[in-house]
Amino acid sequence: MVHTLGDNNSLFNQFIAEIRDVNIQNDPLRFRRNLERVGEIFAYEISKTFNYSEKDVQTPLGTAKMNLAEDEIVVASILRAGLPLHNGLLNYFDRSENAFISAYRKYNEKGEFEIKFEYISSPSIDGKVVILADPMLATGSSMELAYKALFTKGTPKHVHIVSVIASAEGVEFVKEKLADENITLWMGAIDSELNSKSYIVPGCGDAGDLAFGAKL
Ligand SMILES: O=P(O)(O)OC[C@H]1O[C@H](OP(=O)(O)OP(=O)(O)O)[C@H](O)[C@@H]1O
Ligand SMILES: O=c1cc[nH]c(=O)[nH]1
Ligand SMILES: [Mg+2]
Repeated sequence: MVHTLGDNNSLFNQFIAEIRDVNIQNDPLRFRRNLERVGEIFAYEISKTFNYSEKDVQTPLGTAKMNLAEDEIVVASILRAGLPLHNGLLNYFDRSENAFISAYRKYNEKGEFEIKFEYISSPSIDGKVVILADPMLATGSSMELAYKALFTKGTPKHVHIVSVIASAEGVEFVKEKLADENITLWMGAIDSELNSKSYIVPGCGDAGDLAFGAKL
C-alpha cells in the first residue's frame, strides 16, 4: 500500500514546500529541521497502524485506562541524508531501537554512478516493526539495497518505507522489487520526472548536500 501524505491539505505541505524552495533550503539548519518535522508527522501517522492494548496508568487522583502501542520499533535510515528524518521519527518513537545503513551514489568521470554499500549497524529486527527512512526515493536502488541489507538482521513483522520526495519511477521500482514483501510505503510527495542524472524533478535537489554540505 502507498500513502502519500501530501495529497491531503495540511501543515505537512508547508514543510515540504520549504524543503523544495530554493530560497529557503539554502539555510541548512532550517532544511534539517524541516526534514525532522516531516519525520515527526510520519511517525504519528504510522503509529496508527500499530497494535494497541489497554493499560492502567496511575494518576495522582485515580487510574486511567489507556490504549498504548505494543510493537517493538526499529527506526532505520540510509546515510547521510536520512539522518534528520531519522531524528524526527526518533523524537516520537523515543524508545525505539535504531539501525543505520550506508548507501551512496559513487560517480565516475562520465557522470555515471553505482550505489555503494559499505556499512550496516542494526539490532536484531526479528518480529519487530521496521521503519526504513530516506528523504529521497529517486531510482529506488538505494532503498532496495538497504532493505536487503536489513534482512541479514532477521525477519521483521512489517516494514514501513518512508520517503519525503519520491519519483513515480522509484515508487514503481520498489513496488516491483519488493512485491512479495510485507511493506507499506509512506511518501510525502510523488514527482513525475527523473532527469538524465537520476535526480527527481522538481524534487528538491541533493538532500544530503543541502543538509550537510557538498562532499568530495
Ligand atoms: O533512489 P536512488 O536513485 O538510489 O537515490 C536516492 C539516494 O540518493 C541520495 O543519497 P546520496 O547518494 O546522494 O548520498 P548522501 O545522502 O550522502 O547525499 C538520497 O539520500 C538517497 O539515499
Ligand atoms: O533528486 C535526488 C536524487 C537523489 N538524491 C537526492 O538527494 N536528490
Ligand atoms: Mg546526496
